[in-house]
Amino acid sequence: MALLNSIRGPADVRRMPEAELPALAEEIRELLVRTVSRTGGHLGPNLGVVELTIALHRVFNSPHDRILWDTGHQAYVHKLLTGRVEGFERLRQRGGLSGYPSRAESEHDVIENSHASTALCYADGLAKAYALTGQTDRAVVAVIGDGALTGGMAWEAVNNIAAAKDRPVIIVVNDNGRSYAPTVGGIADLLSGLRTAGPYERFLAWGKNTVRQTPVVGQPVYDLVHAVKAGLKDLIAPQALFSGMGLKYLGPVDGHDVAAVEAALRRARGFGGPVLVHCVTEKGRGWAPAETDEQDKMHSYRRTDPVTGGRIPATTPTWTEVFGAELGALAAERPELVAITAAMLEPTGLEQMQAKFPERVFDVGIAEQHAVTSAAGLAMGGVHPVVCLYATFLNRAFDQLLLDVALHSCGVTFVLDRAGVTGDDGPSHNGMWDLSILQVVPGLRIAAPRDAATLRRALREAVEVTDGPTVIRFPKGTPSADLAVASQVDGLDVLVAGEPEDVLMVCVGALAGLGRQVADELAEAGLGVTVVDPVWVRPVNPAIAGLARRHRVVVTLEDGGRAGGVGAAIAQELRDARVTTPVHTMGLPQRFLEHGKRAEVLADCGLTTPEITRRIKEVVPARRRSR
Ligand SMILES: Cc1ncc(C[n+]2csc(CCOP(=O)(O)OP(=O)(O)O)c2C)c(N)n1
Ligand SMILES: CC(=O)[C@@H](O)[C@H](O)COP(=O)(O)O
Ligand SMILES: [Mg+2]
Repeated sequence: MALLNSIRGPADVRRMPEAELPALAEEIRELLVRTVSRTGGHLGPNLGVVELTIALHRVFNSPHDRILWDTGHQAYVHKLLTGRVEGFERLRQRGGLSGYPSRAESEHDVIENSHASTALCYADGLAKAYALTGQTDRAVVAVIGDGALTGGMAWEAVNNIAAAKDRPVIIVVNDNGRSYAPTVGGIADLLSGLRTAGPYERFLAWGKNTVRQTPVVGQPVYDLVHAVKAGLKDLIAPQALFSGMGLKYLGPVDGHDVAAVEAALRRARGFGGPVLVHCVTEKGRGWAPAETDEQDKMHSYRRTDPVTGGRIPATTPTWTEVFGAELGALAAERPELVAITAAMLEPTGLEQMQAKFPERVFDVGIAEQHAVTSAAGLAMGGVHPVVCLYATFLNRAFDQLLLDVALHSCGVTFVLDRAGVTGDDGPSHNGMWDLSILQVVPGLRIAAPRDAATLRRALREAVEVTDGPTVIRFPKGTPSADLAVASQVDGLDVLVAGEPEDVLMVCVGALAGLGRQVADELAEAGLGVTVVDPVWVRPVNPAIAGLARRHRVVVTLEDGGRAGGVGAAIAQELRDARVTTPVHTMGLPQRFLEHGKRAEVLADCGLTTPEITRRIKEVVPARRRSR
């Protein structure tokens, strides 16, 4: 790794002789495969941008020039070229490098938010600021994937960037034709048309010049070739979409040819206005197991069977797999069910339904806002949509849920995977806001299953609801074994009946298992703990008030933000019911949580058996004196 180790920053990349760049790329790929196969992370996306990133840092002078990465999962090479070779081995580890750009790590990093389709908006803002403050010598470059380009925010930005002819913004489209799966929709077709037009255009240019110079027959043949080109204008019309808006289009460029990318970027830089450089790359490039991975080109690294090269199935079904299997069964029973994904069909468990009923599964691209409002349209049309998102990405479509789905009392079911702490992908990927923001949506019901059995049950109950939105949320990973139910009280599952009735623990979702463990610990200390799980956490089950009256303290436990969460809603309900039993809510703090393993982050937030036990002991009021 001699070349890579010689790089302390972009200046060293710019000084490196062109002849050494292929070897540098080789060293980078070797380090990516060796590291990410141990730490996990986005191997395919980063293998695909090695040459592109080298070229970017040879043409632009970061951090004076700003290089923005959309989504940021493909910024490992950027990190290696900006002085972070040392420490790279602790990628995505707690206290180590983030898997996304991080301003705390480097002045070369700008966007920490891992939500897609934002980079062009930042670029528009930065360019305006530089124009207003006279920093017009600073280039603004935004790298956006073809998948992220299907997000609405990207086009809101293009609309503004293209309008300012004298305000340079360089948009670099990293077009590998895929999000996880092949990118869908008209934008994918547009880019594909441009990819095709490139060689065709070059051939025509060669043909025109060569033919025209041929004596006698040259001109008539040239006229014929020209007519052919004019007749095939639809092959080059895609460029018109950009140029028609005032956005200069350069490309398509081979994104693995450093010299070609450099040349295009220098042209773009010299243009002095809004320009789009269309780079064609290959996701997973340079490592056969990723290149041949038909599922997602190792978007996220996973171990593969050394013999078959295929993925190694999990021994215990994950939350996602439990959901996918149940939805597949439900879809066979209920023809009115349809499913919507925002470019994450496999990650949200829709393969089974896709395989059985492909016409009833819609991949809308990375377009959560469209996904939600189109679901309202689907519901109004008489079908029952199941919108499958990662919990954190629902944030982006809150208005659509509130005023397109709930306002119209549409029967739409939202399945939020990766709810609660996800950990590895850092602050913007934790699904820790849904339980709070959804509390304000009139008519909306929320279920937080604690295990596979309650997930199946809640899903079946949710798709029965046709007069408003239902939400089912579950965490990353694998559910515990199904928890036994001691009894039921008006729809409340009583997991442990406390004797005496000292503490009432209302557990939300997967943390019910933790509640059981805490009850055992407190029993050792002579405290009787009743553990209940409502499964449907909104609206608040009124039976909680009755139980609360009989206990000395109520403790709520949720894998979501404490602020405005389920615990806060329960406390409000008890106040309204004039229940005086004190309530202590336990959940995630109101701060952004740094990356680490899920268990590590939960422990940092005090959500462990010992810590919860300790805190409850502190808040249990003394026993009332018997009269
Ligand atoms: C708003 C949002 N929705 C979904 C995701 C999940 N996600 C992360 S990367 C990715 C695919 C990105 O595709 P592309 O932009 O083409 O980048 P590539 O991985 O191909 O380099 C998706 C859907 C996200 N990060 N943000
Ligand atoms: C950037 C990206 O792809 C994220 O959506 C994230 O990587 C998902 O990670 P998991 O699917 O492993 O939770
Ligand atoms: Mg892509």
